[in-house]
Amino acid sequence: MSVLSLSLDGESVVHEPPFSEEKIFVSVRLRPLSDREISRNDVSDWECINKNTIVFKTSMPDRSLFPTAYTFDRVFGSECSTRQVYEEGAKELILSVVSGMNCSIFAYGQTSSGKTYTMSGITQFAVSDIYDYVEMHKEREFVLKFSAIEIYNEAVRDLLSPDSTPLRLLDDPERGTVVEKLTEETLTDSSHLQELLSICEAQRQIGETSLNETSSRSHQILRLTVESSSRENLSYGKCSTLTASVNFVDLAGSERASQTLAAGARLKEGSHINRSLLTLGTVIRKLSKGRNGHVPYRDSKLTRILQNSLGGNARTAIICTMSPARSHVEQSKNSLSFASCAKEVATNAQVNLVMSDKALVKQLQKELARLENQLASLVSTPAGNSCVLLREKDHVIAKKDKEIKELTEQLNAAQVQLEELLKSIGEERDLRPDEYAASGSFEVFKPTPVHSRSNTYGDLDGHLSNKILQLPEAEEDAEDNFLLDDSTPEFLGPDPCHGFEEIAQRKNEESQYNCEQVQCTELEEPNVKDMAGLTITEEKEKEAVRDTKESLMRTTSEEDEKLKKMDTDNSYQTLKQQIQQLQRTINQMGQSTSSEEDLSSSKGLTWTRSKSRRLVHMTIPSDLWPGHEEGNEKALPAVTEVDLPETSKDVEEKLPGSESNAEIRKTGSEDSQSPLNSGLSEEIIKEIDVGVDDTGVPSFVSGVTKPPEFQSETPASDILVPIALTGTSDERKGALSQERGARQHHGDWPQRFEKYRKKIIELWVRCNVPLVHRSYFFLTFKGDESDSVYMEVELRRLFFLKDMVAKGTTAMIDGHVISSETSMKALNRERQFFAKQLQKKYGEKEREELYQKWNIKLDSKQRRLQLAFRLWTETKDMKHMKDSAILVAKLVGYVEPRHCPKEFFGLSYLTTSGSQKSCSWRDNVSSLL
Ligand SMILES: Nc1ncnc2c1ncn2[C@@H]1O[C@H](COP(=O)(O)OP(=O)(O)OP(=O)(O)O)[C@@H](O)[C@H]1O
Repeated sequence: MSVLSLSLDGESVVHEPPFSEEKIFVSVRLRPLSDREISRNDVSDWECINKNTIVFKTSMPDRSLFPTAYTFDRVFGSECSTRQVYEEGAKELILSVVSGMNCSIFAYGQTSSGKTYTMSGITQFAVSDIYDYVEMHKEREFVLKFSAIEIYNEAVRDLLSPDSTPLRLLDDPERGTVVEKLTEETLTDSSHLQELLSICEAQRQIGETSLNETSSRSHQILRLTVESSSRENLSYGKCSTLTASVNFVDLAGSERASQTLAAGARLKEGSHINRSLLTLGTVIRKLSKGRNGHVPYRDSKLTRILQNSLGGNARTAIICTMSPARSHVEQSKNSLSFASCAKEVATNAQVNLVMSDKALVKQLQKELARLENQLASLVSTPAGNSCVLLREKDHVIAKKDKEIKELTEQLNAAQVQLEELLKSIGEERDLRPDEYAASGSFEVFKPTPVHSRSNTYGDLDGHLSNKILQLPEAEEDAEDNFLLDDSTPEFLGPDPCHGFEEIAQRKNEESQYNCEQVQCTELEEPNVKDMAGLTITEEKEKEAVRDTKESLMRTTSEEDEKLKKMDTDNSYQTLKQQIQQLQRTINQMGQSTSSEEDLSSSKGLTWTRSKSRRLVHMTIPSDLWPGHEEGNEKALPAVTEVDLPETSKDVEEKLPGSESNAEIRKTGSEDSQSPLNSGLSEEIIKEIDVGVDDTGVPSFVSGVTKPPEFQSETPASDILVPIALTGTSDERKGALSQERGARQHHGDWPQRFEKYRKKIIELWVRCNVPLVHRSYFFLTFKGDESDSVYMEVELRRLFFLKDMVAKGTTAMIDGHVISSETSMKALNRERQFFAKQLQKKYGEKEREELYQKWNIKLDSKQRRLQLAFRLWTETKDMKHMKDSAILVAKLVGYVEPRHCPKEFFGLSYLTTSGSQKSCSWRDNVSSLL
């Protein structure tokens, strides 16, 4: 790396890449004993044993402790000529000046040790060689300049000037300290230099003579500056010049001032002389230890002027001259010590290139281009790598973006599918709540496709329901542990009132729709012989057996999953088709019943047709009802009550044109009487009147094995009594008042209602009717005369069930076989579920209070199971159906209304039947359907 410095004359000096650090070349020259020394019988104690080592030889015992051997770059014995000293210790270094490097050669030693003798010869040889070099290098143009100074008493004197006025030292930024107004002679040839040297010698001799006859007290510095310019100058241009100086330094004697024994002016002289020498020694010593710290160059004129030669931009050599005389041994050893220290000093010489402005511009342009290329190279490599990396990163980012986009699309698609699936499931659950109900007792509301086992009580193990509702899995035979747990869990559920109205309305809509489905299926079976839409034939019984087997086989979880998946996937379309089919069936029903108009109207029925038809329907879970022993509980299918929508105007227009706008559609061939006025009703009433004992258990249940005659004689179509009620309570009351007129032996309805209800409860227990159905019915019908028909229908069905159980026949509902075992299990699960929920949600103390409040005896399973009935019975005092529903739900374990099956909500609404809210609800349901 080049270093540019500007000179005062406008030229620029460029320092080319330096040499590596170079130690001062130190050599020792041992002169021979002088004649004077010999005359004093002085002896030589020093011997140069080789080119590098000088040893002290002495027999003096007090000198034995001194070092005896000194090694330097070169040692010259007394036999060595000055030429040899030059050649081997100075030439190569001095000739560096022609290459643009500064160089200095010092002669250091005590007085009369041969400094001047040696330096004079070296200077001559060097000048000669330099000129020889110049002569040998004609391609270059050399300019040699010569100057000479003397430093005496720290005063600088120009030896080429007759003026002895001390010269000042100036600090030049390029060349360092320079001597102001120093004469610098340009040499014309070697003889010119010889002439100048003679002048300098003369000047010095003059000074020395005036000061000291025997010893030089001054420091002499001869400087030869060599400027060379390449004539072709291939490297730096024509105007570039190498410039360097070589200093020939003949130092004053190094002996101490004290040794001079001087005083006064001589002492001052010695001090000044030694000041420069001492400073030189200090500088050398410091430099020998490295460049750290302050180097006191400026403490003396000598060191200041020769600063570059002492550890700077110069090649330096020191020739220590020494006298071999024993009398000078101390000074000799001091000189050797100095020399030893000096050889540790390193310098850093550089080629000094002086350039003109033009050359400098060219050089700078060249250097700039080189640096730009280097920079471009440096930048291009990482930049190229960066570009590659950036492209790779961009590629990765683009790839990731694409993946994110794809994943986002997949996520969106999955979300859509999930929503659709949830919607589908929700629709299916809404449309087929029995599959998702917590209890199998709710299955009766399911619009079941053929062979769908979920319509049977065997589905009451209902893992699907449990999954959805997160209900505990009830164990079949956990009855013994019923409510025996001492734990007192707390109710921590959310506000059960939240979202109640909406859920309730939706649930009732579902109920209505599901009942339509059941009704539809029943009407499609023309040869029914049961009273509740059952079709029981020999062929059907065989089929039922097969279906039972199939149903049992399908109880495996794997099959369940498949079926549920299929159901889930096809539920919507299936149900949609079923709805359409239902509508068609309803229309057909309307048409078929038109022919019976006269029959119905002839019976004096005053039922009015409203926008909705109320249908009471009961499906029977099984025809395998085992005996009637106490405790042998069998499940009984539930009863649904729905509001059917108006079929269509066309259908209504085709209805009988009687004044009555209501009808009782009765497809039986025997009676076309109203339910309350039919023979069946009479039979039932008789049974009730006779059978009910004080305990509330009808005697015929336990004593009469023969089922009522109506069950075996009356076709199922007769038993199935779809009843259309008016949409308003006034219409219903009007119709019922006419009905009451026709019912001569049922004038005291409240009393009979109680009897009916007791009988129904008894039959519920006997037939193991699901609890929900019991509660539903119990809460729905509370003694209103308009409910009489429903009471009778319920009794008909219960008698039928009891009869079927006694016969041991197979019951089939909607094409599905119902087994008693599965029904019984369903009932047990229902009980356990209610019990666990009740136990879980209520603390023991709270349960006890509830039991006491509702007179629930825990020693009876049946009584415990009456808990819900009692509660619902009492809810009639509640003004708000929501509170009623919530209380019911809590009691039976459904803490959150959203977990309540639709029955609870339906019950709640029905308990407020006739209220404005109830009517609104029904209207809403009708509008939705
Ligand atoms: N190597 C040598 N061979 C023969 N004579 C020498 C040699 N060195 C020095 N002399 C002689 O010794 C004398 C003193 O030498 P010189 O003057 O060079 O000493 P100096 O160190 O320069 O003394 P000063 O410090 O007083 O100048 C001279 O007469 C010189 O000729």
